Amino acid sequence: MTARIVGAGLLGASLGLALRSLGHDVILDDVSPLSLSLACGLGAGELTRAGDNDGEVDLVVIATPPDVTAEVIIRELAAYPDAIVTDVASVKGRVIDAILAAQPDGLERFVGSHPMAGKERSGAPNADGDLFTGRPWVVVPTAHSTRAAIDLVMTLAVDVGAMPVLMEPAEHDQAVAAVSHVPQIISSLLAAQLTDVPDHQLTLAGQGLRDTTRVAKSDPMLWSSILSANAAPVLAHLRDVKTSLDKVLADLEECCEELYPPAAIAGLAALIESGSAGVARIPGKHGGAQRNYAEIVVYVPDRPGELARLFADIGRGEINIEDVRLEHATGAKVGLATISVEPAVGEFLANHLEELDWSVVR
Ligand SMILES: NC(=O)c1ccc[n+]([C@@H]2O[C@H](COP(=O)([O-])OP(=O)(O)OC[C@H]3O[C@@H](n4cnc5c(N)ncnc54)[C@H](O)[C@@H]3O)[C@@H](O)[C@H]2O)c1
Ligand SMILES: O=C(O)C(=O)C[C@]1(C(=O)O)C=C[C@@H](O)C=C1
Repeated sequence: MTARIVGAGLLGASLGLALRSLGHDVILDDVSPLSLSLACGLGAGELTRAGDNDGEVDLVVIATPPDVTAEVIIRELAAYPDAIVTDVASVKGRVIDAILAAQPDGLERFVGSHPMAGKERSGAPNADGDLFTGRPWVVVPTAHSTRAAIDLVMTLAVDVGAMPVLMEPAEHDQAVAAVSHVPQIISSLLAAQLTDVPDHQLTLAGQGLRDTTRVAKSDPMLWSSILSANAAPVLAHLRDVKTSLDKVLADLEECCEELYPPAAIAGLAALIESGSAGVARIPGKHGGAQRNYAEIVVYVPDRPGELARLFADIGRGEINIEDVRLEHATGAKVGLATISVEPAVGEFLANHLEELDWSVVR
């Protein structure tokens, strides 16, 4: 297959790398000559100008920011009359509405899509050919899309290791408001408060803060485009967050007036409990049920080769590592490795490592 990818940034270049590793031909295009040559240089595809290779393209994938996606789709449907056209924009309703309103020729060859895979860093330098592995890839046909077009986009998702999920535009936009767009806003709000915290207080920051602020490093241009295009569903969710936040404020105000006021304490406990219930509902990494693992925390000296030695020692015990998290204590010559394993082998791993002179946090 020959795929043409318009927008050679994080998503476009990642898809280019994934398709090329499967042996497909990939032609890249981008308004930015620099982004284009960077993505080509990284091996994500070949360089071309729009209009070349007419008739040779089977699939066009638009990976531009949402605000320009509809116009690029309409242009590409006309320029590549034999190709199926899809996009990867994070918002579907507004993009699809704009295309339907324009009624372009070839509408039946268009199917919207959205891989639920990404990073907090944009641009081709952050591209990764394995980005889509195990991730849901939402496929959003219109009433005009042909079966062949839908099938090709589903096959694209499967080929790059993702799991296709068919959805209507409105349901997609509501879902991503809850699982992606509101989390981005909350993370940004949280991290923005840190700009006024004195440096010496920030040195106390631990993993909790890092876990809740990773996506706050995202691209402001891309995210203002995403949030404005999905404003109504995001607003609805954010209003619910505001109601909950107002309740927390009221409970805390009561705690300022009185020591341990029962109703306020119960309110705060209920908040933490409902947060826990929400987390338990997040499916596991590859879309399956969430797995509960035993976590063994080990001190790792800050020296070259220590982590490799730890993994080798765990392997020697024939224990399969399910997940790993690393943390560096500020100013300390030691790190903490949290090793997740099947619950049944947790205690065995802790004992095994202690026998090999590792310090395990009990
Ligand atoms: N970043 C993520 O985590 C993520 C995940 C899933 C989907 N998406 C969606 O993928 C799309 C691309 O996001 P990204 O993170 O790759 O952004 P990016 O900024 O890394 O890449 C976008 C590229 O599009 C190019 N571009 C802009 N306007 C163009 C135009 N009119 N014609 C041709 N090229 C144009 C830019 O020069 C840039 O190289 C967006 O619609 C985004 O909503 C992003
Ligand atoms: O993991 C991240 O860094 C992401 O931001 C990825 C993420 C998400 O929120 O899940 C962000 C936006 C996209 O539309 C899809 C995926």
